[in-house]
Amino acid sequence: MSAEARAGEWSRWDRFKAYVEVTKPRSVFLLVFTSLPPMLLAAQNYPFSWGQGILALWAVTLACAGANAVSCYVDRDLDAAMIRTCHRPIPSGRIYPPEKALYWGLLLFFASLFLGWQLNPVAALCLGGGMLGYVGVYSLWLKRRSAWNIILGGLAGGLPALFGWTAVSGRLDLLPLLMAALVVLWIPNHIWSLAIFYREDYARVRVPMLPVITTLGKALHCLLLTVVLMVALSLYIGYLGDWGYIYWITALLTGGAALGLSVYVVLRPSPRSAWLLFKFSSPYLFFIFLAMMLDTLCR
Ligand code: HEM
Ligand SMILES: CC(C)=CCC/C(C)=C/CC/C(C)=C/COP(=O)(O)OP(=O)(O)O
Repeated sequence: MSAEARAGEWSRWDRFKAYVEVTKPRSVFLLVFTSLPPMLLAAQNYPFSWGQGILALWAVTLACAGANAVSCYVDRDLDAAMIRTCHRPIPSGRIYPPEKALYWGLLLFFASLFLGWQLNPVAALCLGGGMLGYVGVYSLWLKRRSAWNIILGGLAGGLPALFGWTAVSGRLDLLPLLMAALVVLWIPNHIWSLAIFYREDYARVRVPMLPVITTLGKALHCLLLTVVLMVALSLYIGYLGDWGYIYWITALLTGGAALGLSVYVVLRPSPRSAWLLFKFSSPYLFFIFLAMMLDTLCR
């Protein structure tokens, strides 16, 4: 049954939930969480008020939610065709016509830009760059064309972390840039592990994720390389940021687990081991940034 035909069968509560679901809330949570440690770190070096912090949190939340909703509109044809995404709000008809998701996303995004501008121009630029990078560079330009889509398109993923710092400081500095780079280096293992699990799904809709267009072995070696670089950068950030025991113990334990799991997937490649690596990827990033936050608060 078409999305149009099903549009009438959803309750008001279903539709409300759909407008939340279309923002991909789980990813928004982690994206926003990566902005917290840089924000708290900047607050120790620049004038900061809790009102500013709350404004910044709202701004980055609305920006990521808006970008995700616009991306769901852009990818509505892919989402309808992929097994993994066919039950999402637009293909399922819970948001109909699809343009409502576009307008919803743009509303959230421009609201975030207004809030970001109240903080400072650099912070607003980070939010604008995030939408441009994710929706423009990734969803519209590279996702369907290049196996390196998540490398260039993934830069947007580091912008919430950079926003956290600039929202307070109004400027760019090396440490927050490296914290943002850690998120960007985390993305390949996050998505390529998932793309291995859903390889046929991506192949059927002709999205050239690296594990789809090259051999599994080559994709896994590229994945392992990015994990080695990610763990190395996490250790350098520990040195440069002069973080304490909380960070170092967390970085070594989670980094060791990430490396071990990645080597395991390379040695024993299977949909199950790839899925395990994907499901581990978000907790890895969460605990690394949580350790940064706790260390900062303990200073
Ligand atoms: C170009 C960059 C990225 C791509 C292509 C990507 C892709 C994906 C995909 C395909 C999923 C599965 C969604 C589903 O099936 O419902 C996912 C889940 C997720 N993504 Fe990403 N992602 C990217 C960047 C990020 C970033 C930067 C973050 C946060 C810092 C993030 C956080 C999450 C979270 C928390 C989930 C849910 C994980 C779970 O269910 O265990 N993603 N991502
Ligand atoms: C500051 C700012 C606005 C930054 C933007 C950060 C951002 C929203 C990054 C993308 C995160 C994400 C969940 C991508 C999904 O990729 P996908 O669309 O390929 O996933 P799908 O196949 O599940 O739809």
